[in-house]
Parts: sequence; structure tokens; C-alpha cells
Amino acid sequence: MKAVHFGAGNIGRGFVGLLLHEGGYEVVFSDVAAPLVQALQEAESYTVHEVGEGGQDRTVTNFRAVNSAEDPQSVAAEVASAEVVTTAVGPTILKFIAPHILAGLRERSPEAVPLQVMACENAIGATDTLRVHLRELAGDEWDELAPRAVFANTAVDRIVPGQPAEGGINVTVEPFFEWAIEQGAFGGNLPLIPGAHFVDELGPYIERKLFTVNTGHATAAYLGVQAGIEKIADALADEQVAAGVVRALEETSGLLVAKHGFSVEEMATYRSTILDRFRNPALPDTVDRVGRQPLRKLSRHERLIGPAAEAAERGLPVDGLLDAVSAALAFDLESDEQAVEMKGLLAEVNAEAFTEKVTGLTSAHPLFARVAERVEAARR
Ligand SMILES: NC(=O)c1ccc[n+]([C@@H]2O[C@H](COP(=O)([O-])OP(=O)(O)OC[C@H]3O[C@@H](n4cnc5c(N)ncnc54)[C@H](O)[C@@H]3O)[C@@H](O)[C@H]2O)c1
Ligand SMILES: O=P(O)(O)OC[C@@H](O)[C@@H](O)[C@H](O)[C@H](O)CO
Repeated sequence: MKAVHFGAGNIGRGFVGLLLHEGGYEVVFSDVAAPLVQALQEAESYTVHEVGEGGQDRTVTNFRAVNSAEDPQSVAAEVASAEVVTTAVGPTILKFIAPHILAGLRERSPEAVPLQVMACENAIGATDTLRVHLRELAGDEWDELAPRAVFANTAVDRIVPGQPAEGGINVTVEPFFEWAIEQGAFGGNLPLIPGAHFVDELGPYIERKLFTVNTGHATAAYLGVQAGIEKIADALADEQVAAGVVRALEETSGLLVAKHGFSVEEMATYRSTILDRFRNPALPDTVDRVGRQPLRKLSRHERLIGPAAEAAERGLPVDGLLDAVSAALAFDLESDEQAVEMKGLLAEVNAEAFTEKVTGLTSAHPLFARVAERVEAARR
């Protein structure tokens, strides 16, 4: 059994690749970072160090690596003969993965068991997005190629910080993980992923994850930066930052309870586990990594505006989320392209135009004026 995994970065090696390996797949990593691909090609194994309570070292073997920028033909051939394709490249990169999968589907035998495709990104419906890219690229050919693959949305949760250069391809991660996968598309032939949680409907799970883990994380990062703090664990140790995170998460929990029927108690337990994970002192995670790409994080269906918009529509409180939005607007990091772009936009366009363009809210939305006020304050 073979799985092709696009994106051999932090979560790719430290979570998706690890679980696929433990499920018995040979893993073929595909990436565009030449030194990383070469290091994987030269290694026979790498170690995933789980740090913090209950953590163990786990060894990944039986993998290969292909550079999709230099050798797209080999990537297509690997996809054509694989059982599973996964991605962890970032939601905006999925459009660059689609041509490789499409080329693989063209070469795949129509008699083969359908390829199982799962995008493991922090985004709602990431696999659907990937499938739309494939369909658009394929045009009329899609009717013939579509039966050669099945597509399942997933929600992946494990904190994998940026890795120090001296660690090579080894990865330091937290012990916790959760991988929820929508099972309908598989018709009972489930991929072999140990510990995965197969569900009928992913919507509640991805929203619970994105609007709790990632909302809390982003809030800690942006408030942490404002407090002059570098590490996420230290941000949580700051009383004001912690209070800001708790407030934002109480608001998203309120929405998740109202919308999906999670109980108040289970959301309280879920939040408390997450805050403990953020506080893990052994995990070298930074506010810069967690706050990366602020324009993506401020977009319409993402971790801040997404829950705030729905909460506002229901008349639920959103002040904690708006404080996180204000802090996100102040995220100023020269090495982050989107932070630089955001700063330029704040200077160039008025608050209403910025709000519409960045958050996707329209002026009639109950949250619009409140966000625009925060934007106006950030422009001063
Ligand atoms: N790190 C985490 O804690 C974590 C947890 C859950 C989900 N995620 C999600 O996983 C995705 C990846 O995050 P990460 O932290 O691993 O980032 P990362 O930057 O460490 O890894 C991304 C990898 O994708 C590669 N890449 C970029 N363009 C590519 C292309 N066209 N083809 C193939 N590979 C390409 C990069 O070279 C890099 O190795 C994101 O969507 C992120 O939100 C991350
Ligand atoms: O990967 P991003 O940029 O969407 O979000 C940054 C972190 O919040 C994220 O990577 C978490 O560590 C991860 O989602 C935990 O499961």
C-alpha cells in the first residue's frame, strides 16, 4: 500500500506521514523545497519526538521523496499507483497540487480501486476545494476521471511547531493528536489510519477544531505579540493574554453549542484540554508561527471572522473575538508577506474598503460596522 503525501513540512512529517506509516503505507513525500526533499531521499528513517506528558519517540521508515517542481512526471506516476493521497501544504497552495493529482488520475487504470484523497489543512472543506481545482483544470475530461478518485474532508489536530535547522528531518511535536475524517465517500473501504475518527458529517468537527483550537491559538499569538511575548506557552502564562483567550473561546463555544448541539460541559472540557496543550512548556512554539498569514486568518470563513460573523447573526457576544481581530490587525512581522501586505492595505484604503476586501463581510452584515471600527482604530 502506498500513500503520496504533498507537503513534507511540520505537520506532513510530524503527523500525517507518521500516521500513514503506522497504518502500514509506504509514504512518498512530495515537496518543492529541494534541500528537504534531498534530506528525505538520503535518510532511511526520521524520529518524531513527542514532548510533554506521555510523549514518546516514534520512528518513521519506509518512505521516499520526490521533488514535484523538478520531476512532475514521477509524481504523477506515484499518484497513479497509490491508494491514498494527502496534502498538508496550506489552503492557498492546493491549486498547485491539483495538476499533479490530475496527471496521476489520467495515468491511473480505470479498473483500479479509487484513489482516496484527503486534504489535511486548517480550513473548512479543504478537500472539496482541492476537488474543485481538479474539476476546473480537467474541464470536459472530468466525467471520465472523476470515478478514479474519492474525496473526503478531514480535520487534523496536532501542534507541530517550526523546527530548528539542526534537527534535520526529525520533528518535535506535542503528544496529543486527533484526525477526524468524513467517511461517506469511502463506501466502507476506509483508509488505514490508526487512531483516526471516522464521522458521517465533518462540519461540526472541523468547526469545533478551527473555532476553538485555532481561534484560541491565534488569539494567544496576536495578544502575545502585543504583550512583547515570543512563545505561545509564555503568552498563556500572561494573565491578560490568557483572559483574552478565555473570553474569545467562551464566545466560540457559545456559538458551537447553539449551532451544533455540543453540550456546554463537553465544550468546557474541550477548551480546558486545549489551553493545557497551549501551555505545554516543552513545546517550542512561537507567536510568529501561530500568527502567520494574518490576511488568511482574517478571511470570511476562518477562525476569527467566521465564528464572530455567525455569533453576531445570532445576537451572541463577540467582543473577545473583536479584541483578537484588533490584535491581528496590529501583527507586524517583516518576514511574513501577508503581514506586510496587511500593513500596506491599512495605510492605503479606508476602513470600510479594508473590511470588505479582507474579511469578505458586506456592509449589511451585523458584524461589519463593528469590524470596520476596529480597522479604523488600527489605521490611526
Ligand atoms: N503545524 C501545525 O501545527 C499544523 C497542525 C494542523 C494543520 N496544519 C496545517 O497543515 C498545513 C501545513 O502546515 P505546516 O505547519 O506543516 O507548514 P510547513 O510550512 O511546515 O509545511 C508546508 C510544506 O509544504 C511545502 N510546499 C509548499 N508548496 C508546495 C507545493 N506546491 N507542492 C508541494 N509542497 C509544497 C513546503 O515546502 C513545506 O515543506 C497548513 O494548512 C496548516 O494549517 C498545521
Ligand atoms: O497552521 P495555521 O497557520 O492555519 O495555524 C497556526 C496554528 O494555529 C496551527 O498550525 C495549529 O498548531 C494546529 O492547527 C494545531 O492542530
